Amino acid sequence: MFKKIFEYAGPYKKNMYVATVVVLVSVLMGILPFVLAYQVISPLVMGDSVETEFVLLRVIGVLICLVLQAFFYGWGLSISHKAAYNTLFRLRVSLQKKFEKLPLGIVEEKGTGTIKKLFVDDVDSLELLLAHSVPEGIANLLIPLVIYVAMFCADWKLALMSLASIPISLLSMVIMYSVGMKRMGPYYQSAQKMNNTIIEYINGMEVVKVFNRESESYENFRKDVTDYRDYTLAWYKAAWPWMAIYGSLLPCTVILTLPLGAWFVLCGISTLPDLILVLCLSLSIGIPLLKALGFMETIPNLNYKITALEQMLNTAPLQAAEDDFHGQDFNISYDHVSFAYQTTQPGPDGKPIIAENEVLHDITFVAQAGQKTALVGESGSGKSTLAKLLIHYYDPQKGSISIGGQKLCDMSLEALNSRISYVAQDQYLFNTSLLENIRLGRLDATDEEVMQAAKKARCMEFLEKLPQGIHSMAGDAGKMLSGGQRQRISLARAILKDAPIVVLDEATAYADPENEEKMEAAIAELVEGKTLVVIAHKLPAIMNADQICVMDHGKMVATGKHQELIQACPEYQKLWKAAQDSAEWKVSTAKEGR
Ligand SMILES: Nc1ncnc2c1ncn2[C@@H]1O[C@H](COP(=O)(O)OP(=O)(O)OP(=O)(O)O)[C@@H](O)[C@H]1O
Repeated sequence: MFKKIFEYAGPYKKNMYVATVVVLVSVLMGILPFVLAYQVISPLVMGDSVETEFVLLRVIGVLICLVLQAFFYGWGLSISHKAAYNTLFRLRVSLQKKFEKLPLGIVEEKGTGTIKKLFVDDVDSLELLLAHSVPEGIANLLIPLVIYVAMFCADWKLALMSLASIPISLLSMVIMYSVGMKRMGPYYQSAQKMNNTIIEYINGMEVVKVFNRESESYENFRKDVTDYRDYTLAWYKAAWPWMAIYGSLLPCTVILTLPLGAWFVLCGISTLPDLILVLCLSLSIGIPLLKALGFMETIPNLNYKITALEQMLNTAPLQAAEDDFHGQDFNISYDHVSFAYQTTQPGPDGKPIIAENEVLHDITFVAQAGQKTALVGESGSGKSTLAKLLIHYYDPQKGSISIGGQKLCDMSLEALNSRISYVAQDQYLFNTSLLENIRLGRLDATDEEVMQAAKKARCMEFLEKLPQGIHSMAGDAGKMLSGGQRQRISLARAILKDAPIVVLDEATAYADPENEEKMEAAIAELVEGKTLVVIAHKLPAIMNADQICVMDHGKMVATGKHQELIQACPEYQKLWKAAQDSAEWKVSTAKEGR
């Protein structure tokens, strides 16, 4: 289970071994006082005389042992912490490298909360394993084993008695472990959900307040926080009785040795010095045993976190070559493409398992270079997913997508990105000036070229009204810009980029009429002479498309021009009728409102 994590220790594995040996010496120092005590008690009990100097030397010996125990313990832990934090560092770097190569869609799906939890909390929790469980667990387990061997050599019958509490303790620990593992999945998922919800709650506060959705948003927040509390308590409730049994039984190594041993001595089966030795040694191993097995309590939790980390580290990277684009043209071909989203759920043993949900089934079509191809279909039919595959957000599980005859997986992401402009509804503005935000379209563009792009995207009218114009910071300006205006900034970015392929994902879906008109004008500038793939809910806007592809439940049911589809495709007829009904409804409500 922990093998992979130890691989990340690299050169620091050596430190871990040294730390274990040093902690071992510290545990030994904790045992020695009991042996010294035995040396004093044994002659006293046997009625022999003991010299003061003999006792004083043992007392000094006990003090030295205690000092050395603390010293070696501190030293061992400082070595193990160095190894642990360097391993965590190496693990985080590997995770970051992994994330760089992951399909962007998967990163987005995970959500900020989950990613933060993975990078910060889950990795941090391994500190317990590496800095404590390994050196302390091993040392505290090894020394009692050696002591038991010594006890067996002294008197095997008495040694067996001192082992009596261990089987019941171990059994309750195994039960605790198995019930804990079953509840670990839901507990872990609820923690992830709570993290995501808290981040969403904070990020969405503005929208929530504007739309007066505070109570609903708070309810979601409250539900996830409550779920987390309930799952945590459920885990403790199930595991706690077993923890209590083994925690109290395990150190009771003298529970049988004392009464039965005394009886054995009276019957002449064992000798008194042997009984005293076994009693002293049994007392000495109680604490190390409890410490060693105490680390076992953390295993279900660690096991789940390590599985989640390993799943992330084992996630297949995006299939992309280093090659440049060398397609013959900008024809886009989908060739028998099927795609499934992956979701993580807790399995029957509590460990996370990955479930797949196929949302695109065997899609084949060609978007001709220089033409306008529209994807239409009901909500959830798979239009956006189809577009996201084209910008290589994900790899399809079956089939392939190519541009000009070159498969996406045979070109680098840079090569693809410089040939596609993707404009979605919610474009991100970085907290730098609006000028720099537009310049992201082409980093070597001059200020003049940026201004030209802003003009073409009909941005100047609102940019001029900002206190510092196009030099205003997006963070400050973002609050002053409407959604449509922010989107025109992203259209300016795409115009500047001037990529030969443009993908518009419902760019004007929620724009108000005034903004929509300006956005249409900006889009017209952007798409002129380009290969255009457009996803639209508003069917009249794509009536003139060269090709309309109709999606239904993840399948492409028809392709053709508007007139052909309106006659032959029932799914398209349904969409068209719905579009007309909605237009009529808008006209009638507008009339009523007059
Ligand atoms: N990140 C995701 N994880 C899991 N399932 C997803 C994810 N994104 C979309 N889906 C599912 O995939 C299916 C297709 O979704 P998609 O967004 O591609 O449809 P769409 O036609 O673009 O819908 P809309 O018009 O409402 O935007 C839906 O069933 C949706 O629930």
